[in-house]
Amino acid sequence: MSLVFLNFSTISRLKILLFAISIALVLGYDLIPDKTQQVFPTDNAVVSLFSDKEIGGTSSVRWIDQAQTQYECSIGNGVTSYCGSAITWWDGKDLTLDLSNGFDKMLIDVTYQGNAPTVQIIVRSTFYSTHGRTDVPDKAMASIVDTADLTRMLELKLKDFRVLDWWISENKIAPSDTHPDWRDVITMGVNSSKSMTSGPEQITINSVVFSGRYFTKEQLYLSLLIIWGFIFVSQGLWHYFELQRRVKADEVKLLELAAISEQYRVQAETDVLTGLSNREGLAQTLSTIERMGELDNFAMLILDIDYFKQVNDNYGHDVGDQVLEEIAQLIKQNCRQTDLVSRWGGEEFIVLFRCKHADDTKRLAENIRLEIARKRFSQHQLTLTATIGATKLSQQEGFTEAFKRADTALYKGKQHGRNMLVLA
Ligand SMILES: Nc1nc2c(ncn2[C@@H]2O[C@H](COP(=O)(O)OP(=O)(O)OP(=O)(O)O)[C@@H](O)[C@H]2O)c(=O)[nH]1
Repeated sequence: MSLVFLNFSTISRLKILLFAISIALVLGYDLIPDKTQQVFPTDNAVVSLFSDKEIGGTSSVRWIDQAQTQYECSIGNGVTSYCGSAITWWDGKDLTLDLSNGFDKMLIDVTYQGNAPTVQIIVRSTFYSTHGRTDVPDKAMASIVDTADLTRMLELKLKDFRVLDWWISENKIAPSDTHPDWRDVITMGVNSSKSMTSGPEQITINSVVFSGRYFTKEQLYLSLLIIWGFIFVSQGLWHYFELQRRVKADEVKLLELAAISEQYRVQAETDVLTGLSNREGLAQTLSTIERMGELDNFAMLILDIDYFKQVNDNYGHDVGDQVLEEIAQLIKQNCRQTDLVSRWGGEEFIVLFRCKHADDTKRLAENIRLEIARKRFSQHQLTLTATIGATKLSQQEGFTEAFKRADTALYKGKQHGRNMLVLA
């Protein structure tokens, strides 16, 4: 198993690692510890007390033990009497806290002694009006808590906080601005009011902590979707361009191979000494002509140099080779581009040429024979002659039979003194 793993490419290994991390994050999301923001007690948190006395009411509030953050609240007789505490903080750079990025709980440790069934936990945040208003005090949001629950650490959900009705009505807030806003939280505290209590109450604030997820499940799924989408798309693109690159490289290789193959084909069909087609080259051309049914338009001649052995014997093989090359060139010069001049072997040549009438065969063959007899070959100015057997080809007869007839004609020419054309 580990051996297979080691053989994987680095990218595959990274993908497996990322896949494992993705699965772990999805399955273990609930096990990821919460992020927390302690607001009290901290070095910079300040708790202040307030009551309606400041606006002429009869409620009173006083510290019992400020070091323990314990205070007493006595609600007056007014209809809207209130008193309570407010914690403000300074984290070194801000007086406000942004709790909108994943915080969803407030953990409070507050103890209560008194007769009220409930108290309010109040939070104030900067009011950002969607209507451009700047005359409104900070937004007041609250959650009501049973005093019976204030014996232990209590968890309040931020989504249970509501914007207070008196803040909405007093400030004539438009409905679109009446939702809780956790972006710039300035203060929080415990509030007692006439509607909730009777008699003095003792409240001790031990700690206040906000907690939440580093990222929501939706954020996690979206991020994983984007990451894996990016991986698949970039991999797809990479494969696409890699395939294109390989196809191009293969095309170049194919062209190279085709060129090499063509080179070998030409080599295989060419006589090394004279550069003419050899037997193989002639056979290929013939099979094409026969396949196309064009044999009727051709004639052939077999040309054999007379007494060539004597050239070799008297002047050496090299001079013999030179003579063969010169005769090959001479035959070519006396043929058209469309004719095929080939060396059949030794000092024997075959010419395939386009020709409709037997007279043309005679004219061309005789011309070649006369040219050879006229010319002088090699540095020794040798005189040579050739005997030719020639015949018209026909599709019906085929090449092999025509060849036999031309060869027989050539043989006759040799028998009757050489240096002559014999038509078959
Ligand atoms: N220099 C050279 N000689 C070759 C080559 N191929 C064949 N020959 C020679 O060509 C000669 C052919 O001789 P023969 O078949 O007896 O024919 P010939 O001497 O031309 O006599 P006839 O054809 O009867 O007129 C031989 O001596 C071969 O060695 C070649 O590539 N180069």
